[in-house]
Amino acid sequence: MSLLEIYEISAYYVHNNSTTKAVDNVSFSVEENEIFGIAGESGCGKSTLVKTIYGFIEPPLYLDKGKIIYNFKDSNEINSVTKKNISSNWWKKISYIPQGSMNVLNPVRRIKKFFRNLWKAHSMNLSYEKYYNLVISHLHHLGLPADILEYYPHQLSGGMKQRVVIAAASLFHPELIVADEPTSALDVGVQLDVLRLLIKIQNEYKNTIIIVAHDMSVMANFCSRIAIMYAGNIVEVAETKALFKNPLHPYTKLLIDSLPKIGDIRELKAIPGSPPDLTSPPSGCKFHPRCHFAKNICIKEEPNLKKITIDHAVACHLLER
Ligand SMILES: Nc1ncnc2c1ncn2[C@@H]1O[C@H](COP(=O)(O)OP(=O)(O)OP(=O)(O)O)[C@@H](O)[C@H]1O
Repeated sequence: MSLLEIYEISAYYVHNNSTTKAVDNVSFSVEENEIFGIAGESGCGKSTLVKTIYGFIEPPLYLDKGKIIYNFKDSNEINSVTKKNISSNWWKKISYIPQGSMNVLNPVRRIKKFFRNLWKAHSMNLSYEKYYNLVISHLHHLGLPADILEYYPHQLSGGMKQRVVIAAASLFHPELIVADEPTSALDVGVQLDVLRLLIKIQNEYKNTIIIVAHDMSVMANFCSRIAIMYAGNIVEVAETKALFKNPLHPYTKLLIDSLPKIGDIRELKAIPGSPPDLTSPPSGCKFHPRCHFAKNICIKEEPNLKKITIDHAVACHLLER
Protein backbone atom coordinates (compact mmCIF):
# COMPACT_ATOMS: atom_id res chain seq x y z
CA MET A 1 0.00 0.00 0.00
CA SER A 2 1.17 3.55 -0.66
CA LEU A 3 2.15 5.48 2.46
CA LEU A 4 1.00 8.75 0.88
CA GLU A 5 -1.64 9.29 -1.75
CA ILE A 6 -1.75 12.84 -3.01
CA TYR A 7 -4.72 13.94 -5.10
CA GLU A 8 -4.92 17.18 -7.08
CA ILE A 9 -3.20 19.35 -4.51
CA SER A 10 -3.02 23.07 -5.26
CA ALA A 11 -1.27 25.30 -2.72
CA TYR A 12 -0.99 29.01 -3.36
CA TYR A 13 0.66 32.01 -1.69
CA VAL A 14 -1.94 34.74 -1.51
CA HIS A 15 -0.86 38.33 -1.01
CA ASN A 16 -3.02 41.47 -1.31
CA ASN A 17 -3.24 41.58 -5.05
CA SER A 18 -1.32 38.58 -6.29
CA THR A 19 -1.52 34.80 -6.05
CA THR A 20 1.54 32.62 -6.61
CA LYS A 21 0.47 29.20 -7.87
CA ALA A 22 3.40 27.41 -6.25
CA VAL A 23 1.80 23.94 -6.37
CA ASP A 24 -0.84 23.45 -9.01
CA ASN A 25 -2.98 20.34 -9.31
CA VAL A 26 -0.35 17.84 -8.23
CA SER A 27 -1.11 14.12 -7.83
CA PHE A 28 1.26 11.25 -7.03
CA SER A 29 1.86 8.58 -4.44
CA VAL A 30 4.80 7.61 -2.27
CA GLU A 31 5.31 3.96 -1.37
CA GLU A 32 6.30 2.53 2.01
CA ASN A 33 10.07 2.24 2.59
CA GLU A 34 11.13 4.10 -0.51
CA ILE A 35 13.38 7.11 -0.95
CA PHE A 36 11.37 9.36 -3.21
CA GLY A 37 13.05 12.38 -4.81
CA ILE A 38 11.50 15.65 -5.92
CA ALA A 39 13.71 17.61 -8.32
CA GLY A 40 13.39 20.75 -10.41
CA GLU A 41 14.76 24.24 -10.86
CA SER A 42 14.74 26.79 -8.09
CA GLY A 43 11.28 28.28 -7.53
CA CYS A 44 9.32 25.41 -9.14
CA GLY A 45 7.41 24.65 -5.92
CA LYS A 46 9.35 21.78 -4.33
CA SER A 47 9.52 23.29 -0.83
CA THR A 48 5.89 24.36 -0.96
CA LEU A 49 4.85 20.85 -1.93
CA VAL A 50 6.71 19.22 0.96
CA LYS A 51 5.52 21.88 3.41
CA THR A 52 1.98 21.04 2.34
CA ILE A 53 2.59 17.31 2.84
CA TYR A 54 3.93 18.08 6.33
CA GLY A 55 0.88 20.21 7.03
CA PHE A 56 2.98 23.30 7.55
CA ILE A 57 0.35 25.47 5.94
CA GLU A 58 0.31 28.99 7.29
CA PRO A 59 -0.60 32.30 5.64
CA PRO A 60 0.32 33.50 3.08
CA LEU A 61 0.28 29.80 2.04
CA TYR A 62 -3.22 28.36 1.55
CA LEU A 63 -4.40 24.99 0.40
CA ASP A 64 -6.63 25.80 -2.56
CA LYS A 65 -7.81 22.25 -3.23
CA GLY A 66 -6.95 18.58 -3.11
CA LYS A 67 -6.50 15.87 -0.51
CA ILE A 68 -3.74 13.71 0.90
CA ILE A 69 -4.29 10.26 2.38
CA TYR A 70 -1.66 9.37 5.00
CA ASN A 71 -1.64 5.62 5.55
CA PHE A 72 0.24 5.77 8.86
CA LYS A 73 -0.01 2.74 11.15
CA ASP A 74 -2.23 3.13 14.24
CA SER A 75 -3.18 6.70 13.42
CA ASN A 76 -6.47 8.43 13.27
CA GLU A 77 -7.53 9.26 9.77
CA ILE A 78 -6.47 12.74 8.69
CA ASN A 79 -9.58 13.95 6.94
CA SER A 80 -8.25 17.25 5.69
CA VAL A 81 -4.81 18.70 5.17
CA THR A 82 -4.54 21.36 7.84
CA LYS A 83 -1.76 22.16 10.26
CA LYS A 84 -4.10 21.34 13.15
CA ASN A 85 -4.89 17.86 11.83
CA ILE A 86 -1.35 16.87 10.92
CA SER A 87 0.70 18.46 13.68
CA SER A 88 -0.27 15.80 16.26
CA ASN A 89 1.74 13.37 14.08
CA TRP A 90 4.82 15.59 13.81
CA TRP A 91 8.09 13.94 14.89
CA LYS A 92 6.32 10.67 15.75
CA LYS A 93 4.81 9.73 12.38
CA ILE A 94 6.17 12.44 10.09
CA SER A 95 9.32 14.50 10.50
CA TYR A 96 10.48 17.48 8.50
CA ILE A 97 14.03 18.57 7.89
CA PRO A 98 13.50 22.07 6.51
CA GLN A 99 15.77 23.84 4.07
CA GLY A 100 18.73 25.35 5.94
CA SER A 101 17.65 23.28 8.93
CA MET A 102 20.99 23.57 10.67
CA ASN A 103 19.91 27.15 11.35
CA VAL A 104 16.93 25.97 13.41
CA LEU A 105 19.36 25.37 16.29
CA ASN A 106 19.23 28.31 18.67
CA PRO A 107 22.77 29.80 18.71
CA VAL A 108 22.62 30.68 22.41
CA ARG A 109 21.33 27.30 23.62
CA ARG A 110 23.28 24.06 23.96
CA ILE A 111 22.24 21.14 21.75
CA LYS A 112 20.97 19.48 24.94
CA LYS A 113 18.40 22.26 25.30
CA PHE A 114 17.21 21.69 21.72
CA PHE A 115 16.51 18.04 22.55
CA ARG A 116 14.95 19.02 25.88
CA ASN A 117 12.52 21.32 24.08
CA LEU A 118 11.65 18.46 21.78
CA TRP A 119 10.86 16.33 24.84
CA LYS A 120 8.68 19.04 26.33
CA ALA A 121 6.67 19.27 23.15
CA HIS A 122 6.54 15.56 22.19
CA SER A 123 7.60 13.48 25.18
CA MET A 124 5.21 10.59 24.47
CA ASN A 125 4.91 10.07 28.25
CA LEU A 126 8.60 9.31 28.76
CA SER A 127 10.33 10.60 31.87
CA TYR A 128 13.12 13.04 31.01
CA GLU A 129 15.70 10.55 32.27
CA LYS A 130 14.45 7.80 29.95
CA TYR A 131 14.16 10.26 27.11
CA TYR A 132 17.71 11.54 27.66
CA ASN A 133 19.03 7.96 27.58
CA LEU A 134 17.10 7.42 24.37
CA VAL A 135 18.72 10.52 22.84
CA ILE A 136 22.19 9.33 23.84
CA SER A 137 21.71 5.82 22.48
CA HIS A 138 20.21 7.22 19.25
CA LEU A 139 23.18 9.57 18.79
CA HIS A 140 25.58 6.68 19.39
CA HIS A 141 23.67 4.54 16.97
CA LEU A 142 24.02 7.18 14.28
CA GLY A 143 27.74 7.53 15.00
CA LEU A 144 27.46 10.89 16.78
CA PRO A 145 29.33 11.46 20.06
CA ALA A 146 27.06 12.15 23.02
CA ASP A 147 29.22 15.06 24.17
CA ILE A 148 27.85 17.19 21.31
CA LEU A 149 24.84 17.66 23.62
CA GLU A 150 27.01 20.00 25.69
CA TYR A 151 28.03 22.09 22.68
CA TYR A 152 26.56 25.31 21.33
CA PRO A 153 25.68 25.23 17.62
CA HIS A 154 28.52 27.59 16.70
CA GLN A 155 30.99 25.02 18.06
CA LEU A 156 29.82 22.46 15.50
CA SER A 157 30.56 22.28 11.77
CA GLY A 158 27.70 22.70 9.28
CA GLY A 159 27.72 18.95 8.60
CA MET A 160 27.58 18.12 12.30
CA LYS A 161 24.66 20.54 12.86
CA GLN A 162 22.82 18.92 9.97
CA ARG A 163 23.44 15.48 11.50
CA VAL A 164 22.03 16.71 14.82
CA VAL A 165 18.84 17.87 13.09
CA ILE A 166 18.59 14.55 11.23
CA ALA A 167 19.12 12.69 14.53
CA ALA A 168 16.26 14.68 16.06
CA ALA A 169 14.03 14.07 13.05
CA SER A 170 14.59 10.31 13.28
CA LEU A 171 14.53 10.00 17.09
CA PHE A 172 11.00 8.61 17.32
CA HIS A 173 11.41 6.49 14.16
CA PRO A 174 8.74 8.34 12.16
CA GLU A 175 7.20 6.50 9.24
CA LEU A 176 7.91 9.43 6.95
CA ILE A 177 10.84 11.85 6.89
CA VAL A 178 10.62 14.82 4.56
CA ALA A 179 14.04 16.33 3.89
CA ASP A 180 14.15 19.62 1.99
CA GLU A 181 17.59 20.15 0.42
CA PRO A 182 19.34 18.42 3.33
CA THR A 183 22.76 18.84 1.73
CA SER A 184 22.63 22.37 0.35
CA ALA A 185 25.24 24.70 1.84
CA LEU A 186 27.51 21.75 2.68
CA ASP A 187 30.68 20.87 0.81
CA VAL A 188 30.67 17.80 -1.40
CA GLY A 189 32.37 15.33 1.00
CA VAL A 190 30.07 16.31 3.85
CA GLN A 191 27.03 16.12 1.55
CA LEU A 192 27.83 12.46 0.95
CA ASP A 193 28.13 11.73 4.69
CA VAL A 194 24.79 13.43 5.38
CA LEU A 195 23.09 11.46 2.62
CA ARG A 196 24.65 8.22 3.88
CA LEU A 197 23.25 8.99 7.32
CA LEU A 198 19.76 9.33 5.84
CA ILE A 199 20.20 6.02 3.99
CA LYS A 200 21.40 4.30 7.18
CA ILE A 201 18.30 5.57 8.98
CA GLN A 202 16.06 4.41 6.17
CA ASN A 203 17.69 0.95 6.06
CA GLU A 204 17.38 0.44 9.78
CA TYR A 205 14.04 1.97 10.64
CA LYS A 206 12.42 1.11 7.32
CA ASN A 207 10.85 4.52 7.08
CA THR A 208 9.96 6.37 3.92
CA ILE A 209 11.99 9.40 2.93
CA ILE A 210 11.00 12.20 0.60
CA ILE A 211 14.06 14.14 -0.39
CA VAL A 212 13.98 17.46 -2.23
CA ALA A 213 17.03 18.49 -4.25
CA HIS A 214 17.82 20.44 -7.35
CA ASP A 215 20.98 18.38 -7.76
CA MET A 216 20.09 15.50 -10.09
CA SER A 217 23.25 13.57 -9.16
CA VAL A 218 22.00 13.36 -5.56
CA MET A 219 18.76 11.99 -6.95
CA ALA A 220 20.47 9.46 -9.20
CA ASN A 221 22.42 7.97 -6.33
CA PHE A 222 19.94 7.92 -3.52
CA CYS A 223 16.35 7.77 -4.75
CA SER A 224 14.35 4.79 -5.91
CA ARG A 225 11.85 7.02 -7.72
CA ILE A 226 11.92 10.64 -8.77
CA ALA A 227 9.28 13.26 -9.54
CA ILE A 228 10.32 16.16 -11.75
CA MET A 229 8.59 19.46 -10.98
CA TYR A 230 8.23 22.40 -13.29
CA ALA A 231 6.40 25.62 -12.48
CA GLY A 232 4.18 24.10 -9.80
CA ASN A 233 3.37 20.91 -11.72
CA ILE A 234 4.79 17.41 -11.67
CA VAL A 235 5.76 16.75 -15.26
CA GLU A 236 7.29 13.28 -14.91
CA VAL A 237 7.50 10.52 -12.29
CA ALA A 238 9.52 7.36 -12.80
CA GLU A 239 11.88 4.86 -11.27
CA THR A 240 15.31 6.45 -11.12
CA LYS A 241 16.96 4.14 -13.67
CA ALA A 242 14.15 4.55 -16.17
CA LEU A 243 14.13 8.32 -15.73
CA PHE A 244 17.84 8.67 -16.47
CA LYS A 245 17.86 6.05 -19.23
CA ASN A 246 14.71 7.16 -20.94
CA PRO A 247 13.55 10.64 -19.89
CA LEU A 248 10.31 11.41 -21.71
CA HIS A 249 9.39 15.00 -20.89
CA PRO A 250 11.40 17.58 -22.88
CA TYR A 251 12.16 19.40 -19.62
CA THR A 252 13.49 16.24 -17.92
CA LYS A 253 15.65 15.56 -20.99
CA LEU A 254 17.15 19.04 -20.79
CA LEU A 255 17.71 18.70 -17.03
CA ILE A 256 19.58 15.43 -17.52
CA ASP A 257 21.52 16.77 -20.53
CA SER A 258 22.71 19.69 -18.45
CA LEU A 259 24.52 17.31 -16.05
CA PRO A 260 28.27 16.86 -16.47
CA LYS A 261 29.28 13.27 -17.34
CA ILE A 262 32.66 11.64 -16.79
CA GLY A 263 34.71 11.64 -20.01
CA ASP A 264 32.26 13.86 -21.88
CA ILE A 265 34.09 16.88 -23.30
CA ARG A 266 31.07 18.48 -24.97
CA GLU A 267 30.13 21.96 -23.86
CA LEU A 268 27.30 21.65 -21.33
CA LYS A 269 24.00 23.16 -22.42
CA ALA A 270 21.90 25.25 -20.08
CA ILE A 271 18.11 25.02 -20.40
CA PRO A 272 17.09 27.91 -22.65
CA GLY A 273 14.89 30.69 -21.25
CA SER A 274 13.88 31.03 -17.63
CA PRO A 275 11.13 29.59 -15.43
CA PRO A 276 7.80 31.44 -15.57
CA ASP A 277 6.46 33.86 -13.01
CA LEU A 278 4.02 31.75 -11.01
CA THR A 279 1.74 34.73 -10.36
CA SER A 280 0.82 34.64 -14.07
CA PRO A 281 1.97 31.28 -15.45
CA PRO A 282 1.70 30.54 -19.19
CA SER A 283 -1.45 28.90 -20.54
CA GLY A 284 -1.53 25.20 -21.45
CA CYS A 285 1.68 23.34 -20.72
CA LYS A 286 3.71 25.75 -18.59
CA PHE A 287 6.90 24.57 -20.25
CA HIS A 288 5.71 25.45 -23.78
CA PRO A 289 7.54 28.82 -24.05
CA ARG A 290 10.85 26.97 -23.50
CA CYS A 291 10.04 23.79 -25.41
CA HIS A 292 11.52 23.25 -28.91
CA PHE A 293 8.73 20.83 -29.78
CA ALA A 294 5.71 22.85 -28.62
CA LYS A 295 2.59 22.56 -30.81
CA ASN A 296 -0.66 24.51 -30.74
CA ILE A 297 -2.26 22.14 -28.27
CA CYS A 298 0.61 22.78 -25.81
CA ILE A 299 -0.30 26.47 -25.74
CA LYS A 300 -4.00 25.81 -25.25
CA GLU A 301 -4.41 22.74 -23.05
CA GLU A 302 -2.72 21.75 -19.84
CA PRO A 303 -1.49 18.13 -20.17
CA ASN A 304 -2.37 15.62 -17.43
CA LEU A 305 0.16 13.31 -15.84
CA LYS A 306 -0.49 9.98 -17.61
CA LYS A 307 1.07 6.56 -17.12
CA ILE A 308 3.20 5.45 -20.06
CA THR A 309 4.28 2.25 -18.31
CA ILE A 310 3.38 0.93 -14.88
CA ASP A 311 6.22 2.91 -13.25
CA HIS A 312 6.56 5.87 -15.57
CA ALA A 313 4.14 8.79 -15.91
CA VAL A 314 4.56 11.96 -17.91
CA ALA A 315 2.54 15.13 -18.59
CA CYS A 316 3.25 15.98 -22.22
CA HIS A 317 0.87 16.28 -25.19
CA LEU A 318 3.60 15.14 -27.57
CA LEU A 319 3.68 11.72 -25.96
CA GLU A 320 -0.04 11.31 -26.15
CA ARG A 321 0.18 11.50 -29.92
N1 LIG B 1 6.12 33.21 1.48
C1 LIG B 1 5.96 33.32 0.16
N2 LIG B 1 5.15 34.30 -0.35
C2 LIG B 1 4.97 34.39 -1.68
N3 LIG B 1 5.53 33.59 -2.60
C3 LIG B 1 6.35 32.62 -2.14
C4 LIG B 1 6.60 32.42 -0.75
N4 LIG B 1 7.45 31.36 -0.60
C5 LIG B 1 7.71 30.92 -1.85
N5 LIG B 1 7.05 31.65 -2.77
C6 LIG B 1 7.03 31.49 -4.22
O1 LIG B 1 6.47 30.22 -4.52
C7 LIG B 1 7.14 29.65 -5.63
C8 LIG B 1 7.66 28.29 -5.25
O2 LIG B 1 8.65 28.47 -4.24
P1 LIG B 1 9.34 27.23 -3.52
O3 LIG B 1 10.23 27.76 -2.45
O4 LIG B 1 8.30 26.24 -3.14
O5 LIG B 1 10.22 26.63 -4.72
P2 LIG B 1 11.46 25.63 -4.66
O6 LIG B 1 11.36 24.78 -5.88
O7 LIG B 1 11.49 24.91 -3.36
O8 LIG B 1 12.69 26.61 -4.79
P3 LIG B 1 14.16 26.48 -4.14
O9 LIG B 1 14.80 25.26 -4.78
O10 LIG B 1 14.81 27.77 -4.53
O11 LIG B 1 13.96 26.32 -2.68
C9 LIG B 1 8.23 30.64 -6.06
O12 LIG B 1 7.69 31.44 -7.10
C10 LIG B 1 8.44 31.46 -4.82
O13 LIG B 1 8.87 32.78 -5.14
